[in-house]
Amino acid sequence: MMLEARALGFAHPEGPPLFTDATLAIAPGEIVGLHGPSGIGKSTLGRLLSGHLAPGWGAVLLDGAPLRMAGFCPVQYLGQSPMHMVNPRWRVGAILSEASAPEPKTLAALGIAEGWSARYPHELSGGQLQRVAIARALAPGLRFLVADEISTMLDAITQAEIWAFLTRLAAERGIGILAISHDRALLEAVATRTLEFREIALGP
Ligand SMILES: Nc1ncnc2c1ncn2[C@@H]1O[C@H](COP(=O)(O)OP(=O)(O)OP(=O)(O)O)[C@@H](O)[C@H]1O
Repeated sequence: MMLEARALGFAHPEGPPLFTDATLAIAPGEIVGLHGPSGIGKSTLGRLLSGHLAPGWGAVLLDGAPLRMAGFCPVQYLGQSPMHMVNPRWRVGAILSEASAPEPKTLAALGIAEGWSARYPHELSGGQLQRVAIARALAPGLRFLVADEISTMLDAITQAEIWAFLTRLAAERGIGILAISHDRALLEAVATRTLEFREIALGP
């Protein structure tokens, strides 16, 4: 029962391969850190693992089978800017219910207030909207989360609250998490093990 990248490679159209042979496996309940310099391909790998991009080479396997491309993806991607991940014309209530109605205890744990439902995304702070994006990803079919620099833009208290929530989610629901960050201290604090991008993939 794993999320696996098997010899994954990716190139932009007509460009050279950004990386090849990326290999990693994440077990349920594990928080795996992924560290590496800017521009090396960490976000691209995260998007491949969550089905946002199609592999150029190799495969993404969930429990040994290719990722399902229709319906709610069991691997959800969270990025640095939640504004880019939501429809700016939808109210927060509709965004939260996109995949399924959120559980009241999830909303409470993330500090999401009822009054936010009638607002538009730009009427929340970055940290508030990031918590909405996390709640939306927590639909019943969720198995793995790719958390790509999700707390980089946030103040230290919000960052700590979000990671406390995700750590509990991993432990209690067995959700596996790939935590992508250039911040070694953060990864040391939250991850069960940390991988260097250069050690799991071949560069150009
Ligand atoms: N359409 C494109 N054509 C060519 N190159 C691109 C395109 N889009 C992105 N890139 C390049 O792909 C590389 C990998 O980007 P990616 O976002 O995966 O890196 P990253 O390791 O996540 O970086 P950061 O830590 O800065 O977010 C970058 O060098 C970027 O400039």
